[in-house]
Amino acid sequence: MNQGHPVIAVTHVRRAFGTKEVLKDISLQVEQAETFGILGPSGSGKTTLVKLLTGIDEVTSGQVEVLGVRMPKLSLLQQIGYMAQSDALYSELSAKENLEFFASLYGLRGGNRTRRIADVMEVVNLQEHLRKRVDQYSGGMKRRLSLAIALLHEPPLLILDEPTVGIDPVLRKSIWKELRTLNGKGTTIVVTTHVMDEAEKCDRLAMIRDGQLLAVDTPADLLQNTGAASMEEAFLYYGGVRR
Ligand SMILES: Nc1ncnc2c1ncn2[C@@H]1O[C@H](COP(=O)(O)OP(=O)(O)OP(=O)(O)O)[C@@H](O)[C@H]1O
Repeated sequence: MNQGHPVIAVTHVRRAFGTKEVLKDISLQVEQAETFGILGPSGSGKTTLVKLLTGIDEVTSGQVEVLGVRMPKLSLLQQIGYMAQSDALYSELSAKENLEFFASLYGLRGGNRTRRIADVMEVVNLQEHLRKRVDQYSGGMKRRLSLAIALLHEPPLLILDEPTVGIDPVLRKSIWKELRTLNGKGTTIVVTTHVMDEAEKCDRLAMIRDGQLLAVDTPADLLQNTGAASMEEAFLYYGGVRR
C-alpha cells in the first residue's frame, strides 16, 4: 500500500447542490490506522463529505484522494467498507442471505465466506439471528447487520456513517472495542457522529458546522486549546459560541 502517504487526502473540497453550498473549502488528511471522527450537528454536511470519500458522490471543486487514487473510482470499492446512514439491506431475505449476497460481490467464497460471516456476526452479537428475515429485525439490529456487512471483506478503510445510532450502550462499547482492534491491525476508520462521548474515542476529530471545517485535532488538544471542560464546550467554542 501507499506507505507514508495519507489514506485519505481531501483538498479544497466544495460541494454545492444548485446554489446551496453544503461543503465549503474542506481540506483534511487521514493517516493509516487512525480512527478519524467527523463531528457535527444534523445537516452540517457529514454525510455529504462521507459520500465524497466513498466515491458515491463527486466534488463540485477540489479533490479527494483515497489510498493514493483520485475519487471517484469504482475499483476502490473493494478497499472500502462503507456503512451508510440508512440501511441498504434486502428486508425480505434473511441476514445470512444478505451477508452471502454482499460476500459474493466482494469475491468471498467457500469456507472463507462461511468463516467471515460467522466472525462478523459475532462482532455485532447477532450470531443467534443469522437465519431470521431482516424485516423481523429491530432498527438497532439492522444497524448492526449493516456494520457486519461493512466488515465482511476486511477492507483496509472503513467509513461508517453514524454506526451506533439505535444501538444500546453495552453493545456500543463492544463495537468500539472491535473498531480499536481493527485499528491495531492497521485498518483506517472514518466515523461520523453527533455523540460527544463517541467523538472523544477517536484519535483525531474534525469538527464541522454549516459545511465548514472548524477544527481538526486530537480530542485532548481540542479541549486544551479551547480551555473547555467537555467536547461539547469545545465544539461550541469553535462554532463561535464563546462564553
Ligand atoms: N442531494 C441533495 N440535494 C440538495 N441538498 C442536499 C442534498 N444532500 C444533502 N443536502 C443538504 O446538505 C446539507 C448537509 O446534509 P448532510 O446529510 O451531509 O448532513 P449531516 O451532517 O450528515 O446530517 P445528519 O447528521 O442529519 O445526517 C443539508 O442541508 C441537506 O439538506
